[in-house]
Amino acid sequence: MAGTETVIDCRNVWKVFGPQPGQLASLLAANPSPQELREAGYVAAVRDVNISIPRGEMLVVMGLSGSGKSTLVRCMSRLLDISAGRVEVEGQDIGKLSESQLIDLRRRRMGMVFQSFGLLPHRNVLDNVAFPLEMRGQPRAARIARAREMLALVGLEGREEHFPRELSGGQQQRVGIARSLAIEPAIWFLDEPFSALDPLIRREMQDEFLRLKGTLDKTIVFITHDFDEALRLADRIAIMKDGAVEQCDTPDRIVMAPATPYVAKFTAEIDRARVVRLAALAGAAQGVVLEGPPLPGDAVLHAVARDILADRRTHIPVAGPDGALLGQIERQAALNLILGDRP
Ligand SMILES: Nc1ncnc2c1ncn2[C@@H]1O[C@H](COP(=O)(O)OP(=O)(O)OP(=O)(O)O)[C@@H](O)[C@H]1O
Repeated sequence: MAGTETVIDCRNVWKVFGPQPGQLASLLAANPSPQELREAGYVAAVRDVNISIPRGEMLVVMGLSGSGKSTLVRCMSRLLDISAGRVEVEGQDIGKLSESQLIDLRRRRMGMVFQSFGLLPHRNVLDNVAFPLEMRGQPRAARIARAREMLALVGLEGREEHFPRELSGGQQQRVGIARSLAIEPAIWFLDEPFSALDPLIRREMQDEFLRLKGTLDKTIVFITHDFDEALRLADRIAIMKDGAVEQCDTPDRIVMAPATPYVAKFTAEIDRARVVRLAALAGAAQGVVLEGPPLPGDAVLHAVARDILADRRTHIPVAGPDGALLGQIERQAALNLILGDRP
């Protein structure tokens, strides 16, 4: 469950690439438009981003290619130095850490999985996965046992002795995921970690993620192009455009209350009945007498469509997991959503 303690805090973060980094401060002070920056020869890959990520949250970053997703996430671990603003990780301004403090923070607290798998070509699969544990000084027997366990988890049992070049792209990607999982990072950055997996394995890995998310107190920042993946995994989704975060919100709110026309366009094709939970739709009873059995608030509309169809009540009560009444949904409004009507 997401807590209230902030693990990653981005305040007015900019990352600008361009010819003269020294002149950036005066340039940014004028709050230039993307076009003005481009005309001056700069690219604002990240524009004035403010995001706080609480412990235990899975934040999914989405946006078109080139919208700044990878750059933003790299700024969160200072793989890239930011141009302006501040990034705090567990209360520390990471811009002020020395190189050795930074390496220590990454090694102790962070895990990263990138699109390019970053495997060590001269080590076999088992030793690749055990590598970060070796860096932590763990004894060989323990780290090999852990590496085997992680490889089984990602479905690569029997491949331990292979070298990366002998594996397919999807298998290499799974080795990267296993290696990152081995150290049980408190903060986990994943840049399109499932992009090379075929749909069946991709779904299995998503399920594994959901399981992990439920059992461990991990804070996860996950980049994907795939809206269905985002909707399955995310506590919140940040939608980026031209380096700026257009909206950072729960999946329910992203599809039901898009903050900008761009977000509305981005989510236009989504079947909202598969996303919106009854709890998000439930309004206060407001004078309506609610009778009879309630529907579960954590169900998405699609999952209870038949119940709603068969229900004769104009207003249907909705309850939380503890049975406490959350409010009511209007049957006709719910049916309209199920049938794909747009407001
Ligand atoms: N090292 C760099 N030098 C100059 N420009 C860069 C650099 N890295 C990224 N950019 C630019 O910054 C913008 C954002 O890039 P970024 O890789 O963060 O996008 P992205 O949303 O992750 O894209 P993708 O989905 O294709 O990975 C792009 O316009 C890119 O060309």
